Amino acid sequence: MPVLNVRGATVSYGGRAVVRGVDLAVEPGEAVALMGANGSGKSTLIKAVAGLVPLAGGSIELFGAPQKRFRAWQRIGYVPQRTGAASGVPSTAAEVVSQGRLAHRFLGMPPRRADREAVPRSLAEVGLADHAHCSVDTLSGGQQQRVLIARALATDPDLLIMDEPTVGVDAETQAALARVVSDRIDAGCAVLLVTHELGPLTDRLDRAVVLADGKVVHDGAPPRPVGEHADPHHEHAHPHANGDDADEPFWGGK
Ligand SMILES: Nc1ncnc2c1ncn2[C@@H]1O[C@H](COP(=O)(O)OP(=O)(O)OP(=O)(O)O)[C@@H](O)[C@H]1O
Repeated sequence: MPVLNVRGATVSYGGRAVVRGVDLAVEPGEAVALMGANGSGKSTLIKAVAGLVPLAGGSIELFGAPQKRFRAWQRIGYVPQRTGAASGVPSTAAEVVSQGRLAHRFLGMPPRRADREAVPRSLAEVGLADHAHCSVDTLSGGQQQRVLIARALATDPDLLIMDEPTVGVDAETQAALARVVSDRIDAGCAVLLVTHELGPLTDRLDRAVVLADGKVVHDGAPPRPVGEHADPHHEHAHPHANGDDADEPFWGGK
């Protein structure tokens, strides 16, 4: 049974369909890249999977349950496209990461030991153990992105959905993140990764699904990196990156 099964999904904004009849299945433990040009509908599709935008047509099943009846949201870790982790309300990195445990907790109950332990462990995984008590609005853009990744890891998900998680993150830190995600794949977690480039996770990807103008135009072997992009140290200006927030190159995680 797939952990995610999208059938004929259509999503419209103001009457304009930007995701048009997409089929996408992810099996347990499978790692799938979702690729395509800017505006091809990648983020919109995974927002629909996360229940953040409604479907205009088609269906989504999560772990075998129709999305409307699905309740086990703690099984899904979601890293949204870069917006910064700072919400305007001052929160520490640990507070943001602890949000990742909310779906595990019974309403009104204090955090249990597993909830408390997940927070420092996840911050350590992304190399921010020393920043737990820093207000996120004092962190760099790349560090804020890592806080969002830690929040998703803290859920101990069976499906990790990440929307361009390493934009604005330097190459060495990207490699460290790839190791963290690889460990989760080894442990049986499925991954759906929106990306423009196959970076250090390339070898772990089972499939790539490519969207063009809201439709699937490829579902199969990941494309091999070619030319300059094959060089992990190539200079690259990404449309979402501000260019000012490459992090310190050392990742203190495992
Ligand atoms: N909230 C919104 N309201 C109206 N239109 C939107 C909204 N969000 C996205 N769109 C439009 O939907 C289309 C698909 O956008 P989407 O963000 O899903 O693409 P994407 O493939 O993720 O692009 P990118 O690679 O730039 O992140 C684009 O034309 C975009 O302008």
